[in-house]
Amino acid sequence: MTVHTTHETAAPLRVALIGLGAIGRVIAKELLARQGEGVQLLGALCQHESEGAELGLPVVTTLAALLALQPDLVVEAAGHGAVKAYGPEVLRAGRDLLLVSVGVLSDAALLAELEAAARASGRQLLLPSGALAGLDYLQAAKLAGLSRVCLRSRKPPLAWRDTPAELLLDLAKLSEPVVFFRGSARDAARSYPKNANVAATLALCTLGLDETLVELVADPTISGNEHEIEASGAVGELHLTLRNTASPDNPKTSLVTPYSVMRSIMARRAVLSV
Ligand SMILES: NC(=O)C1=CN([C@@H]2O[C@H](COP(=O)(O)OP(=O)(O)OC[C@H]3O[C@@H](n4cnc5c(N)ncnc54)[C@H](O)[C@@H]3O)[C@@H](O)[C@H]2O)C=CC1
Ligand SMILES: O=C([O-])CC(=O)C(=O)O
Repeated sequence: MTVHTTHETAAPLRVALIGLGAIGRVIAKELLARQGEGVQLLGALCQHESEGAELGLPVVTTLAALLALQPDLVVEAAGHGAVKAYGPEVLRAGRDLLLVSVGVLSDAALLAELEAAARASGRQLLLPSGALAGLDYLQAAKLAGLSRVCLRSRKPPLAWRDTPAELLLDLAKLSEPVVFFRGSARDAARSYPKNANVAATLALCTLGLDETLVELVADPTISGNEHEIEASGAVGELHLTLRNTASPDNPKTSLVTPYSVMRSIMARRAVLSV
């Protein structure tokens, strides 16, 4: 639980966004509706200046211009390429960085570079729960010792378009669920950069990218995105099933994702935060 009562005397958290797609637009609208509640949205970095027009939001097309807005926190919601292009520089410039495209951390060299940049500038690399839940319990359970962590992600065939799943399955002709990937969280996140960021988030909170097991399923019987987590260890077992509504703007993305980012942002100024 985060109680979003802010410290009235604290300066508002100055936030800048990278990306105004399905996730970024919801975050922008939520932040604009909450100006004065301890947060201030300064602008967004997009590929085209016209992208923020209907939001009335300043849009810039270079990282230098975004950093010139003097954000405390930069929120990435643009994809793996954008993290590679901008992530280390954001941290080196002394800003906190919240990543939605967590799966890019399957690249060990990039993760090391981001951690080194955060350490050198004394800033934080933040990961939201995204489309998942239960990470608080799992991180606590990890302290006592976890032995097994698995994620099964099911999405309708439409959500697996333009991914390597198309080489394995005839997505248009599926009549029943098919598991088309079984492997490590690292391989899932690397091979499915727009679908399996949750695998990396779960892995980084638990057994790591190589020991956390993942199954990906194309399921013509569902309309949303479902994630099942099974974990066991010294403190007990967790069996969790999420039936997420898909974003109306991107069938690969669960609608809860931008709201999980909002929770993370608001928690940075909350008086009472859990
Ligand atoms: N952590 C999680 O649970 C989840 C993470 N994701 C990640 O979030 C990313 C964004 O998801 P959506 O908003 O649904 O995708 P989207 O495709 O709707 O939007 C991405 C936006 O980023 C923009 N963009 C791409 N490269 C850029 C760059 N270099 N600079 C500025 N803008 C750039 C695109 O033009 C597009 O508007 C996904 O690619 C995925 O990696 C998605 C769902 C859940
Ligand atoms: O939104 C979801 O359900 C999961 C997702 O796309 C991802 O982790 O990349």
